Amino acid sequence: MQPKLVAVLGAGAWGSTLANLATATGHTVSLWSRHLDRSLAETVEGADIIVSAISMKGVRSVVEQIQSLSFAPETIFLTATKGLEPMTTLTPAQIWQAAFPHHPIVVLCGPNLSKEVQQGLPAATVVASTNITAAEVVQTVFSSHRFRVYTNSDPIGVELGGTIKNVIAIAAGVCDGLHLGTNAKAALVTRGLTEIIRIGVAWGAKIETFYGLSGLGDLLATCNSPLSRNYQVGYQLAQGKTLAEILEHLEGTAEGVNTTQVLIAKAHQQHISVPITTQVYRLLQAEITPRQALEELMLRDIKPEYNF
Ligand SMILES: NC(=O)c1ccc[n+]([C@@H]2O[C@H](COP(=O)([O-])OP(=O)(O)OC[C@H]3O[C@@H](n4cnc5c(N)ncnc54)[C@H](O)[C@@H]3O)[C@@H](O)[C@H]2O)c1
Ligand SMILES: O=P(O)(O)OC[C@H](O)CO
Repeated sequence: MQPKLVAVLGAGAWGSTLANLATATGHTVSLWSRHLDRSLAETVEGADIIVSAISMKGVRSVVEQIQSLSFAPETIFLTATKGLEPMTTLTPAQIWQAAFPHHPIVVLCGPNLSKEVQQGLPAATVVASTNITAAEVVQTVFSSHRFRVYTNSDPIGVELGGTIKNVIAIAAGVCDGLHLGTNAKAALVTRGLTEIIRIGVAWGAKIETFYGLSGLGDLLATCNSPLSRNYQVGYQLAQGKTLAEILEHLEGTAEGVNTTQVLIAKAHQQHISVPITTQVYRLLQAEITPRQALEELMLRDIKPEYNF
């Protein structure tokens, strides 16, 4: 395969890691950040693949800045952001697709704590698109003996798995911060997966996608690692800190905080039951304490175990 020119937008923890992965496999990479002098137009010029690792809050403005530029029809847009846009409830891939309707859009999500990937520890991920040829191109660009990349044809399922698990990761941090034990954590993560599937299927994803790397895989990684910023938010809430105090000192972006708000709004509109997300939301709003959130979950009406 010909080496590809890869432009990476966003030089935070994940953008820098993806840039290093593509460089390590022999590709030419140009990295853009709003804090660097280089213009966006210069960075993306001639790129075969444009990777977005921008936080959710910046995706729309970056899309708008490059929408007027012209790209070769085969240029692939790869999005690695895990969030939902508050005003529209759109996923990042949906925003990219609306702006570039004639280009292949590929989603990259998986259990990928950037610090571990940066250290060269083994990891796996998923690249998903309705255009499988484009997903296969991205697969070859990022695959190495340390980073195993699978393709998938359910981009909305892959993207929602990676996005909604951030809310459950906040709850998992609370669970560990309160020292509730392994049984409680297993119950939370399992019922969290049920909640993710319920929402995801209502939004058009395939159930089986959530049992893969971008669903269960990313849920396990994020709910069990202090490297996860979302987990850290929950853990510190359980220690009695306010959300403002936590975010002031948090290194990087905890997308789950905003994702929780968007999910609550959308779940209410569509009458989807989201008990864990509801308690996370109330906790983030400082309406209840972590202990009260636990009581609310444990004292819900007893019922059969529906798994979605
Ligand atoms: N860090 C990880 O382990 C990891 C792994 C997989 C996916 N992700 C996802 O990747 C995304 C980025 O995460 P991160 O850890 O790199 O975050 P980060 O905070 O380290 O970096 C965010 C990047 O987005 C840019 N940005 C933010 N607002 C912007 C705006 N308005 N205009 C232009 N640029 C803007 C920042 O300058 C920075 O380059 C998130 O959606 C996250 O969920 C992160
Ligand atoms: O640090 P977090 O919580 O954003 O998690 C990072 C990645 O999403 C893990 O796959």
